Amino acid sequence: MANKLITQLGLPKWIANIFTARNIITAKDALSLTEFELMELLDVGLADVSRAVAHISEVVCPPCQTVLFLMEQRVRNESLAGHLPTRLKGLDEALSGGIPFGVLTELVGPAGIGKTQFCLKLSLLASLPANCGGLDGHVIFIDVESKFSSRRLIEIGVKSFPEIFHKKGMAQEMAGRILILRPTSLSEFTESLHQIKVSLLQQQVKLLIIDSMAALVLRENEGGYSGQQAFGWHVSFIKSLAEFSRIPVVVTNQVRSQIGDEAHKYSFQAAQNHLEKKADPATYDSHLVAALGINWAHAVTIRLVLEAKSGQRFIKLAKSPISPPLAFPFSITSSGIVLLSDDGMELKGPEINRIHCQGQNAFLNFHGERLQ
Ligand SMILES: Nc1ncnc2c1ncn2[C@@H]1O[C@H](COP(=O)(O)OP(=O)(O)OP(=O)(O)O)[C@@H](O)[C@H]1O
Repeated sequence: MANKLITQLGLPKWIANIFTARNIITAKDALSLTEFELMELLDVGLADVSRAVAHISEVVCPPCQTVLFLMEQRVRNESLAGHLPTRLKGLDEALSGGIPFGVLTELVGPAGIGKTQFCLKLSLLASLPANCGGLDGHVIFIDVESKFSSRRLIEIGVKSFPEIFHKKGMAQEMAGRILILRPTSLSEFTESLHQIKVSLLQQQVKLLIIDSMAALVLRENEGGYSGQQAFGWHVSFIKSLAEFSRIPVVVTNQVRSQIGDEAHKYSFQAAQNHLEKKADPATYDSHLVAALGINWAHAVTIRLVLEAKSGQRFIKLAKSPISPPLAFPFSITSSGIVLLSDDGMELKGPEINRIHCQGQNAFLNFHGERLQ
């Protein structure tokens, strides 16, 4: 609005010409000066300057909106944008339908907890035909750690949607809709993102998955390069990809232990952690934090924490603009992730963001063989 040309604002021609002659080209140029500065610059009386400023302000000022209008607009956008249902009933209800379009959803948790399994299921759901509840679209899966397993994807498909996957050629068709990219460095990843932007415009891409973002940044850090800093650009770019394409973007993040130095950076946490450690050494795993830093944490709209507590896996809805923090117990079966209860347990206080990894080895050893 502020960049509108003075000549296009409907001012009387004589004063619009004076503005232009004095190099005041846009509404912003005019409104950045006081009335007295304008009088001096334009050599025009106060009454004319005031009238012109009032007129420019009126034209460029965004119209007033009522709360009702904003609410209706949001409902309209929601129906245009929508959600990708996870088919995990309790979670979908808490998320008003599933993984929202147009924003970043983060899956964070320790190694082997099930982040990739979750991503595989989402990929299937996005590629399923619409009459089977899918999005009937293509998926771009950025597989940083080469963990994508087409065998496991088909296994989840056959077990979860036998009626579709037993049709001849269907498994191939579904798998053919999922494009795998494997960047080996942050610069290759940057290149992939630019290509993706074009694909999002040209193709029927309905889901973008990055598994895992943390692995990329950690890899760069290994090379002695400050990946965290360079990564700022990527955060903004991925967020803007989600916004402009209005598709769900799901990004996995790993965990690391919060080491002493860093704990001092956030003294309130350090004090709290210290007390907890003294009180109960078994809660050591509560020092796990998301591997990607605070900038990333602010960029995500939905955060799902996958964790293990006393040998039981939980999926926690730790950040959402529409739901209170909830935890659902889950397990991983041949058909992928399943909730053991659709009634989320409400979380309070520090428990919301804590990442547990207690007794995870028990089920890792039991099932932990990774399929390629
Ligand atoms: N066919 C299967 N049946 C049951 N469980 C399985 C099957 N395949 C994998 N799993 C479970 O999935 C877990 C691995 O999950 P996944 O690869 O998603 O972990 P992740 O969170 O992505 O880990 P990382 O951070 O290392 O990438 C295994 O530990 C196992 O428990």
